[in-house]
Amino acid sequence: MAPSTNSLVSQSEAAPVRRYRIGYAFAPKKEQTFIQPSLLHHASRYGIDFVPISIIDSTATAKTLIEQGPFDCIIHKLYGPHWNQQLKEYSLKYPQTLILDPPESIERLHNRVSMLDVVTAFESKPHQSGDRFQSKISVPKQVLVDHYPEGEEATNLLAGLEFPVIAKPLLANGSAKSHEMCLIFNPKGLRSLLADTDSPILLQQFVNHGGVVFKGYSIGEHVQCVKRRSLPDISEEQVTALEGAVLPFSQISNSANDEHNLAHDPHEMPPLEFVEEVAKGIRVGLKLNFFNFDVIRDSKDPSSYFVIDINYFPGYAKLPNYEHALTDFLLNLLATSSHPQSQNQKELLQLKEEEAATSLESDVKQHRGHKED
Ligand SMILES: Nc1ncnc2c1ncn2[C@@H]1O[C@H](COP(=O)(O)OP(=O)(O)OP(=O)(O)O)[C@@H](O)[C@H]1O
Ligand SMILES: O=P(O)(O)O[C@H]1[C@H](OP(=O)(O)O)[C@@H](OP(=O)(O)O)[C@@H](O)[C@@H](O)[C@@H]1OP(=O)(O)O
Ligand SMILES: [Mg+2]
Ligand SMILES: [Mg+2]
Repeated sequence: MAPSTNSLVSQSEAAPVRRYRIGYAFAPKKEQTFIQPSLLHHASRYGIDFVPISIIDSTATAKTLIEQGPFDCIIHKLYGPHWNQQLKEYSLKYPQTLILDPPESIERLHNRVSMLDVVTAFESKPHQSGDRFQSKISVPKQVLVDHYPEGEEATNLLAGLEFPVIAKPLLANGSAKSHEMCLIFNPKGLRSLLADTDSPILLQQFVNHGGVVFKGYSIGEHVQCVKRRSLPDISEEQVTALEGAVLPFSQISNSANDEHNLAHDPHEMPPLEFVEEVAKGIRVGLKLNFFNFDVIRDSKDPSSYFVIDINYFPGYAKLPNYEHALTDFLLNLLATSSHPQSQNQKELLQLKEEEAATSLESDVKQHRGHKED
């Protein structure tokens, strides 16, 4: 791509650098929450411009993705063959553009079985988190059903699965329906749920976990973990009392306010190194940069953790300082890419480090000043 106008001059009076175009393609709700003025402003200071990509519709006047390019990088959360085709055609014309993330990698997350296979694959490997942190990561027992199994089939299918279970739609494609779940307490409840359904359902063992879920947010190698409210533990008495009940719920753990409300919650966070190790397993295993994963800790065995969900491009704007994490990630990426201009990005990264050091120095001075007052 030809260098654009030199509009960013670093504060350390280094040579002016070129700017980078990051095209983004999101559904309106995502665009509204993610593309905040604070992100645009912060990224812009480091030479990064976020450029909206208009999604081509049936009108002859709409521009194709190629016509809207070129971009240095495209970030996106759109699905479907039409969008994938646009990306394919664009990549043929501009192979240097980084597409984050590739649709084939994202698609693994659209199925609640294949999304967790990556955890099953690294949980048993030696020298992984389990060994280093004396904690074990795995996936709750789960089976896929599309009808109520009878006789021998039930024995084979449901073997080892204990009630209560959570019934989750197999498909996790971002639709409201894909978040609709139910708690089921015995075979009677399961039978009534399956009588009413025609799509495949994942039955996942409910694990008592103290009513909190940990969300590990990944942006490349950067990982942040937060605590959110979850379903409460279920006692044996409740299982008996609730019998054939089917209790529906949806998106109970995605409120940013939970963090504030849980500020005095006694549950310890899992060690960050452990969360980072799990994030790395997912990032490398699925070849994804933008995701979060939900982790719960077994109330009966605090060294045992379960990954229960992985989401593509989650609500990053809920994280404090997401602007910095995003900008650093993109700068690093552009600096290390084979892009001919990447040297400029290295200079920008150096500038960021210098600024951070200066700001730390002034914080320390200010702190001393306060103490001396
Ligand atoms: N196996 C489980 N045991 C106990 N609680 C669970 C289990 N699976 C899910 N939950 C609870 O139900 C919530 C929703 O489940 P899950 O994360 O799979 O759904 P989702 O709709 O994909 O969530 P998100 O909004 O994060 O995409 C979890 O955050 C957790 O509170
Ligand atoms: O909208 P929010 O900011 O809450 O983000 C949620 C995001 O919705 P959006 O992508 O439509 O915005 C969800 O995506 P889909 O599964 O529905 O595709 C999923 O990733 C949730 O886990 C996110 O909540 P979080 O885990 O970050 O709390
Ligand atoms: Mg979840
Ligand atoms: Mg999810």
